[in-house]
Amino acid sequence: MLRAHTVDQVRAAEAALMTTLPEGTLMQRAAHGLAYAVLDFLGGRGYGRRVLLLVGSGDNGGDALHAGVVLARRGVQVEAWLLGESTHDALAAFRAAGGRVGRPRGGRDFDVVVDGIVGIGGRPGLRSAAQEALAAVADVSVVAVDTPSGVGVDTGEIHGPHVHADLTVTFGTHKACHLLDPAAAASGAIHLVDIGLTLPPAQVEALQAADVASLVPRPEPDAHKYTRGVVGVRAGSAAYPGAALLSVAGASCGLAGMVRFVGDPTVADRVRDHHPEVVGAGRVQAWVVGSGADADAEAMLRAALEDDVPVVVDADALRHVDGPVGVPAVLTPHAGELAAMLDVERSEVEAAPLAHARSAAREYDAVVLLKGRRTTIARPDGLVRVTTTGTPWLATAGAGDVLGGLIGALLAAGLDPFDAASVGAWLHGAAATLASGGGPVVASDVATALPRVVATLPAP
Ligand SMILES: NC(=O)C1=CN([C@@H]2O[C@H](COP(=O)(O)OP(=O)(O)OC[C@H]3O[C@@H](n4cnc5c(N)ncnc54)[C@H](O)[C@@H]3O)[C@@H](O)[C@H]2O)[C@@H](O)CC1
Ligand SMILES: [K+]
Repeated sequence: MLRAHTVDQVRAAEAALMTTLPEGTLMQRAAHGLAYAVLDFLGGRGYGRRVLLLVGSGDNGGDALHAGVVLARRGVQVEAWLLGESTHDALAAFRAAGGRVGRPRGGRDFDVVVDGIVGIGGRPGLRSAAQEALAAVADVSVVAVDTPSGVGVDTGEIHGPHVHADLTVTFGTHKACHLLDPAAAASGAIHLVDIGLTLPPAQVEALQAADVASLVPRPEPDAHKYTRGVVGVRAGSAAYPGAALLSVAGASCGLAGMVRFVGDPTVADRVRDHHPEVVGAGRVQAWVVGSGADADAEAMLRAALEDDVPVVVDADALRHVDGPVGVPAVLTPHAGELAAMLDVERSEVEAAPLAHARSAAREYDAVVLLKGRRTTIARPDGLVRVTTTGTPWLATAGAGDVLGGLIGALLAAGLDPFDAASVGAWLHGAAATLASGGGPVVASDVATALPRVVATLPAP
């Protein structure tokens, strides 16, 4: 599991560890990790390379200067542009190692800029000196120290100017800004340096392949179709029959023992033509409701809720949820649908996906899966999982219908709503990447690739 901790959690863990170590040890660990990550970024060769450090007045700038010492000793020409008061202990060592301090001479081209402006102590936004410095090196690759300066570290939100990093080297643990958009998009690749912190449970996490492998339902040796769970799909309409086919395609990934379809008779005929293994009405362990349901969405949702089993509520059915759902549930809105549910603007949801997913999970007493580049899954108690699999090619019609069906299959197989939603989103993203192979995909390709993704998970 990849975990992101809050600034307060990191500071407490750092304070506890520092009492057991000689002064400066933690910063040296951070700075060495940073220096070697910068060398890697430079292709492993230091000699003759030029690096500019942007140095703020806090410890983030201190990390940059200490790393500058290590880089200078490896033959890198390092310059430091001080953006605040320069009270850093590291300055003398930096100069002694050959580092140059001052505003860089015009026209100097650097191989890398190291953003040591602010880290976990920074307020969102950048002061004018930092903005001016960044504008002077606008075309140079950036390695951010701990966080891209200017972003909301715990919120993942962006309010004003900030650094766009190619690589962020962070210390001790991830922070929410590395995982959650829009800040994650400004973080680039993330490299975590272990500095030995002992940390409490995290409130933001991201499943990794090994976690998915241990959560994904696998048949017992003596399994039969009913013990593996039956998932029911109520979706589609005369106007949108394809949504039913795709929802069923997701549900038919093989992770549940059986799939039932209940809906418009002409749509049901087409479902059976495409998926001969699908059967009609009967008992289920979970329902998937809403994709392409159009005017039938409300009736479909009411009928599903009568069975008192877990439910995935998608698309048109989301408009008919007006309070706590009353059964274990996964709601799967995109930003526009979530905005309508919370009575806010879509742009507000996109600017703060973490806050809005959490607030909807509380309000509806359900797991809320907010679709996006970094699909964000919130539990009513505030725990969040972010999805790091996927490809931009997954932004394609019907992909959400497949996801809803897949999550329904996982619910029917016995996963709780939070695990079902987060495992489903991970598998869906991985299937899209596999099906894409770097090129375009359509939603049915994603469904087809799901069993291959499950087959290639690491051994649990
Ligand atoms: N806490 C930890 O566990 C560790 C922290 N380390 C480093 O220390 C950093 C935190 O250091 P600090 O607490 O000194 O805080 P920072 O260096 O992140 O930032 C605080 C300083 O920046 C100024 N500032 C705040 N917002 C600003 C803005 N928007 N624009 C310009 N200046 C702004 C403040 O006046 C203050 O001087 C971490 O991000 C990391 O780089 C590491 O050395 C190792 C361990
Ligand atoms: K930074």
